[in-house]
Amino acid sequence: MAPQLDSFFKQVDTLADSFIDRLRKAVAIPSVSADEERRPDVVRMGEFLASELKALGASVELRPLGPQPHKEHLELPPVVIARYGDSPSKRTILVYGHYDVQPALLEDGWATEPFKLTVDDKGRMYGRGSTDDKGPVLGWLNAIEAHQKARVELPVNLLMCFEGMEEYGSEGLDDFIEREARKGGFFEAADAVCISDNYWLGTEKPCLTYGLRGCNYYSIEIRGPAQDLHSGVFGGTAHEPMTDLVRVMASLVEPDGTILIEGIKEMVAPLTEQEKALYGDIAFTMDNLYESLGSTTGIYDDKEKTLMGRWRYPSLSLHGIEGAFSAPGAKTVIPAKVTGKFSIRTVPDMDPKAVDEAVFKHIDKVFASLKSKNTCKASLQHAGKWWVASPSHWNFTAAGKAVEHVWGVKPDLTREGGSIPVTLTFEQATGKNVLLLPMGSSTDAAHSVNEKLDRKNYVEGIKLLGAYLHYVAEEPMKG
Ligand SMILES: C[C@H](N)C(=O)N[C@@H](Cc1c[nH]cn1)C(=O)O
Ligand SMILES: [Zn+2]
Ligand SMILES: [Zn+2]
Repeated sequence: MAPQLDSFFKQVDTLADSFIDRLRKAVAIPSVSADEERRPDVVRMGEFLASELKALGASVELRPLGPQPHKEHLELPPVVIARYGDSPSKRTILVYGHYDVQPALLEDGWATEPFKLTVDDKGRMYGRGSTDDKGPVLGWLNAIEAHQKARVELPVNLLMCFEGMEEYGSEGLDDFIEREARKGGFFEAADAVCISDNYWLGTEKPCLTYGLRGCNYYSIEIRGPAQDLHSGVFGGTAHEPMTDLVRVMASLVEPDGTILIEGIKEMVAPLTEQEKALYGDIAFTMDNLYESLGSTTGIYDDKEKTLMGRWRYPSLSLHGIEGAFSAPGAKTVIPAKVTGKFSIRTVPDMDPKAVDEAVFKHIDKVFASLKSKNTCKASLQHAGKWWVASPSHWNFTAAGKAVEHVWGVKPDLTREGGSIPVTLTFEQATGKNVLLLPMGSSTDAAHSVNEKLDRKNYVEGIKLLGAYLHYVAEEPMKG
């Protein structure tokens, strides 16, 4: 395998600039799934991927998912599914990624245009989607191209599934995966699944990830007057939706992160001595946290508690208020209707439905205690369950060998604080092992301003994805 991998690696280095160009084209498409106006761009991004895959000789389909739930006037973007290689003597690996991105505006505080890939003198490639998840998705395409140009045969059959709604709760995808994993479906032949859509814990050490938190995302709508009001004329005469909302939102969580909703704490699996012992060995320091925070405002002073806070305990984050005055200046308005957004990252053994019940009961109780004449309606926007797998499977063994080959170190086994809702669906529907194999580092600022992917992580990451396919082809089949 070594000479083949060497030729492949050499081609990746030779083609690195053209791979960066491919990422530049992808970042230039503002495929923001949460923004209705951007839906044509999300579709265009799916079409871009499909045409790149076709040019590489893959057989590709754009599968429609139908109208978007609760927004029936909008079509969901298509799932791009592709097959590269169909040899019965080879193992089949199913890879998943997403081609949609989080919203991004220059005025949010970006130092460069968010949808223009900008590479600085340290090789940091800034742009929305660079690390989440366009870089890793293109990593698979680049690995195919470098194999072709190096005249090295891909040692596995590759099935690809790239969706355009991950950042909006993967609407419509669960049913699609369940259908296609059945007999005769597109995913039936998969022997294992690999997802590259999370991040290293720090900036130096690669990792393999075997767990994710889930995410229940809620909104609280409070309305009263028929339209926005002058606060001088009406302040002191009417119940104000914003005043109610900040009280309700503040009742959800303490400044130290403690969730104040009754019953949530009791749903969390107790920490065992065996699990506790795992955290000490993980290559992570408080400085890693401070570097990625860009500040020293961590809740805990020690590494173990910080890792547990990210991986194995739930968290509740307040995200924003739609309808509130947020522009610069001093507008003296009373907003008539405001919608607060928050989410809860869930962990074993939390049942998403039981979390909903506890949340709605809490909000009703707190709102009632305000004795406001406004109306309050809380709803779930989307939910995805947590996932924890066994990292002792051959899929992980192969990935570990590939990491050692490319990066020269044994990877850490980590869990992830973020969520990829379909991971559990892939595991349950295919009955196969799922591995998370991250490309980007902890300082990439996914979802934030100035998202980036380092050139080194991209180029070595492409080598890693290719090397993984070689090692996975060689692992003895044990399950
Ligand atoms: C980890 C992954 N790259 C990611 O960013 N996932 C999102 C998924 C999500 C859930 N609700 C909305 N988006 C995340 O963890 O926020
Ligand atoms: Zn994301
Ligand atoms: Zn992602």
